[in-house]
Amino acid sequence: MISVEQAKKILSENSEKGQIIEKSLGECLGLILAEDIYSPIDVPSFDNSAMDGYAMNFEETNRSWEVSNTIQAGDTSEINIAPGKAARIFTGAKIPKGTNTVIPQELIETIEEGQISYSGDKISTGSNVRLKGSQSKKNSLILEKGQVLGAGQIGLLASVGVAQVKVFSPPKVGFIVTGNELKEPGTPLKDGEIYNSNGPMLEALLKESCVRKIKSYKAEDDKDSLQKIIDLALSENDILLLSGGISVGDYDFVKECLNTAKVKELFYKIKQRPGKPMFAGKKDKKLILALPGNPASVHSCFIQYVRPSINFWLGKTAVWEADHNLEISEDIPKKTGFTHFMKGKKNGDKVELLKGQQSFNLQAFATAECLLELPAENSVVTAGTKVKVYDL
Ligand SMILES: Nc1nc2c(c(=O)[nH]1)N[C@H]1C(S)=C(S)[C@@H](COP(=O)(O)OP(=O)(O)OC[C@H]3O[C@@H](n4cnc5c(N)ncnc54)[C@H](O)[C@@H]3O)O[C@H]1N2
Ligand code: MOO
Repeated sequence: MISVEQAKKILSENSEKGQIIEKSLGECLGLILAEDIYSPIDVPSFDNSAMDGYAMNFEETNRSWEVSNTIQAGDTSEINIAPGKAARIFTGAKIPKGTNTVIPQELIETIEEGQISYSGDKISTGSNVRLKGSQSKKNSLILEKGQVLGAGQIGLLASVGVAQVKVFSPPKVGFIVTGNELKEPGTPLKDGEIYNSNGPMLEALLKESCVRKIKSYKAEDDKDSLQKIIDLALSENDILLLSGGISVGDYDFVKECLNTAKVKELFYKIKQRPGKPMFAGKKDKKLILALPGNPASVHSCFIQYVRPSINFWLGKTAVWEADHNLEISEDIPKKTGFTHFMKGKKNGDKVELLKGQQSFNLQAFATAECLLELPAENSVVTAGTKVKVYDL
């Protein structure tokens, strides 16, 4: 049995990176940029009004103007405003030639018969004009390679007119849930049967990890049919996950079938709880991770091993590191020699343990915010000790 650190090292040495491909903005959420992006245009690409109001040359000493034009957002015509004149203008509309300032309509003092005036002190030359290039200058670097594309970055790219960017293509991931006892939610249960919670949970975890091409398979605890499904799933995916059937029971065939499928073992069994009998293997460039069937094992092993492997594939950095180092708020007894991953909740700069940590118990998942890592060597981790914390 190897340690958590050894398992992560082996996986980090065997992780693959996705291919660089062009994707449209709508497909980029959560993906990593594989190129630097320079703005192809100035944004704004023309001086425009920040307010609904009136545009004029504010250098003119007489603070009264005749309104000669109306300019709407989207109006592309070249308009020239003569001295002593102003234009009615709306937010986002192009500032006409001959003007340099916009006075919001609520600050205008008199508006009658096409004549406006202003004598206040809130406005100065240039007020309420968004200058060309003030967001992004043409050819300037706006996003760097390695950037995670969230809503803000996608909005910025759209604003400069970029429709497609190079990103690391996410992997195709398949998962096989195994077990005769499994029934799908929504169908009645007989005594001895349980609902398949690992399947929907894995699918959700994969979606949270930006994987979009997901295939799910289901296998009975029967060697021949499991073998067929493993062979098919291996041919259809870049990463294959399995749930259950990896321990030492008479009906645990996953390891044997993976062996028959010529999957090379990277490790089997980690000194951890939950998830001790986890298996990792490779076939060519495909990564195979068999997660012990208890729901807590599936969840914890996903956060510790599957998510970082996917993140590395996506081009993220520091994927094997914990998100925080936080003090625990109480003494936590544990089994020496095993790293424990436990569900917790952040409370200010401390982290609290949740009740219901048993490996079959899913209730605590619903309130958990993070996993705490309790070191293998301790028999108790005392209150105030800083531990590694992984966000869920
Ligand atoms: N004699 C020993 N028995 C066990 C050991 C051991 O070392 N010696 N290890 C235990 C540990 S630790 C774990 S973890 C489990 C892992 O077993 P498997 O990976 O073979 O998983 P299964 O036996 O198929 O299932 C375990 C448990 O999880 C439930 N399960 C399975 N699939 C699902 C699903 N899709 N949704 C919800 N729940 C699921 C299943 O009904 C079992 O209760 O082995 C221990 N045994
Ligand atoms: O390794 Mo297991 O502790 O029952 O999840």
